[in-house]
Amino acid sequence: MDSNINRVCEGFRVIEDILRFKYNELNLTKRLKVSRHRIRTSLYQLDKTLLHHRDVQSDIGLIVDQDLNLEEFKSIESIILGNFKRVQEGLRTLEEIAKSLNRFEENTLFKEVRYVTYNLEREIIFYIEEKPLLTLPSLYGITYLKGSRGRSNIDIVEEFIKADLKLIQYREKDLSQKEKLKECIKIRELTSKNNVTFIVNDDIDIALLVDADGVHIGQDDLPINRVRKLIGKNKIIGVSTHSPSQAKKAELDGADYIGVGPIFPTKTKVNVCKAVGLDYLKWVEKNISIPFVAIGGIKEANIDSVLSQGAKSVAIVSELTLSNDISSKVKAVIRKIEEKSYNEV
Ligand SMILES: Cc1ncc(COP(=O)(O)OP(=O)(O)O)c(N)n1
Ligand SMILES: Cc1nc(C(=O)O)sc1CCOP(=O)(O)O
Ligand SMILES: [Mg+2]
Repeated sequence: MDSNINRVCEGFRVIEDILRFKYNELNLTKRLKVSRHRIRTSLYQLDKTLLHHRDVQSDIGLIVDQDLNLEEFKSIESIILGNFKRVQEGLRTLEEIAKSLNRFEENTLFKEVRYVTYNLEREIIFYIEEKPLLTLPSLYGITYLKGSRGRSNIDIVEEFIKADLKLIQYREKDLSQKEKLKECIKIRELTSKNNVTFIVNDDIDIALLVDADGVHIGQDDLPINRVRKLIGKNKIIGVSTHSPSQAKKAELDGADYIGVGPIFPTKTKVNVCKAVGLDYLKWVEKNISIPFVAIGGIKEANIDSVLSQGAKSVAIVSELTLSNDISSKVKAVIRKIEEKSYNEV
């Protein structure tokens, strides 16, 4: 009984932590917690006597658990389903044991909680499924007023859209909040009309006000779980990363994609760390399963080396915004990226 109570509570705990930390979903987290507490507290007195009988070393289940192949648990969904199975099987066993001991109150409680878990399982899987994995386009466009040869951010966004860019980030370091809001309202209108994804850099409040598709945050901005709380699960959160540990953390914390850079030296971003080079990009390609975009010092002339390290999406800032013919530049770069992926097939 002791090991089954632990099994059930541990299973609940894993699912609770995923919903709490990855999805920031309070309601489902609370309901799981209530069920877990019901199991723990109802048997509190019994629990103490159970502890005296705990004998981990001679438990054959230990060997079985060690044989569990963690590689099998590939997706969040399978981790959740696996833990619900663990909870439900544990509860079923507890029901039988309680019945054989004539503990009818506990028997009813275990049965009740087991039925609660069937509904929770369904709700949680629906909740998670609602969010499709993001696909980043091959070329990721970013505004850069200072490097736009006198053209406004709106002019640049119009050029980007004309050139068929499918994702645009508004990144503006010099205008006031009021001016940025005004531009973002206009950009939302243009991007919505043309089916273009719109991401706002830094300003979560502006992203919310204009109903942008998402935000891009840096390492010194608000933590991902707080941003998720503000913008909700259906919006995109992109996070800048400059090292393997930052990339792993962003993935675990629930980022929808990461920026990987600066690949090469860049003058566009002040106070950026030293170029991380292509090795970090290769590491991300091998070890990270959310989408990523390579950024920093990338140009049409050096893009081949970036693509050959596995990048499927590339952000080019100054070379696009400084171009006199943005449309031709965008098209030439997209052609290069698509040729590369075509040759790989
Ligand atoms: C796609 C992408 N990657 C990285 C960054 C850099 O963001 P951040 O670290 O927040 O720095 P600033 O852009 O705010 O200077 C980005 N904007 N986009
Ligand atoms: C905005 C930004 N973020 C970076 C990062 O590494 O996080 S590098 C960068 C600037 C990229 O501009 P360009 O294409 O002009 O070099
Ligand atoms: Mg930023």
